[in-house]
Amino acid sequence: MASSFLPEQARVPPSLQFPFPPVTKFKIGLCQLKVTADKENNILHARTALEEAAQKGAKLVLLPEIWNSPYSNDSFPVYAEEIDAGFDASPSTAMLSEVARLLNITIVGGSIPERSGDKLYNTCCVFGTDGKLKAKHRKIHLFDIDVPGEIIFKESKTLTAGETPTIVDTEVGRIGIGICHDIRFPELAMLYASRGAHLLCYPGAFNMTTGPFLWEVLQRARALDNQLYVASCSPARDVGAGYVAWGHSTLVGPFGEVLATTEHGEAIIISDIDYSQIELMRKNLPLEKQWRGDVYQLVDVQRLNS
Ligand SMILES: O=C(O)CCC(=O)C(=O)O
Repeated sequence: MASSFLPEQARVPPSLQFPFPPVTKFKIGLCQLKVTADKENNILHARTALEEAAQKGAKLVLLPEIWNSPYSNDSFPVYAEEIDAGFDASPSTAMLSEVARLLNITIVGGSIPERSGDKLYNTCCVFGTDGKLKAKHRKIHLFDIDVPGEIIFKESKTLTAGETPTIVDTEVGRIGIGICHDIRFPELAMLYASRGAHLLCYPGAFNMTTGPFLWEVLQRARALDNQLYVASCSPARDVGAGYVAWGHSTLVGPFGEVLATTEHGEAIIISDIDYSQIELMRKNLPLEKQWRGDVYQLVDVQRLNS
């Protein structure tokens, strides 16, 4: 029996809910794109990829982390867009909105540098089939790394961390959003699972140091821990870039199995999602019932404060 030291609404058992989504079987598209210094070209290129994915049957399409700008602290302020100021101030999100509406697809729009007042964020926008912005996720865990001789990168030099977990109901299920380094923090994924997520989407640009060891295993772990689908989307690798992305965009199922993946070049992955596999997994192995809330608990701070 769960102890009562936390208010009921703040306790987070795993995989508590399974809300019935409007669609349970559909195709997802993961667009692993080459990113250049030419923003206009990046936007056009992403548009073409979204169109190709939709044409191949994808109802949900995911873009990479920072797809309209080089991934660098020098570039973030230059390429940043004021998303809240409307589409005139944000050509990247204007394109996403238009394409979502015209092609009748849901878009998890990777991420772009966002300017808000005097702050910059690494931000993912989710657009529904009506072209409306359904959610905006600002990367919560900034990526600061210093491995001597291998990689030094400090997002915190220019970016501000987001403060809010983002879970969104779409026509293709309830989706929890994280950006790249957010995937390392299992509590965020558990929180989404406890709020009924079917799928976690992580636009991400892992690198040549941590990518080979961790990118896939982190996705499989988040899927296994929470018995749900996990999708990731990376930029294609550019060995001449200041930050070299690992690539390997991937879809993982609720058994922790890799359903689709790719190497490091440009690619559009189309793969099937079937949410009945989540129900099956949870029926076969009911972690929710085995969970020991009397021994450990995770607090949903938003619920606690609401
Ligand atoms: O966590 C890692 O190892 C990589 C994270 C990353 O590349 C990012 O957050 O952009």
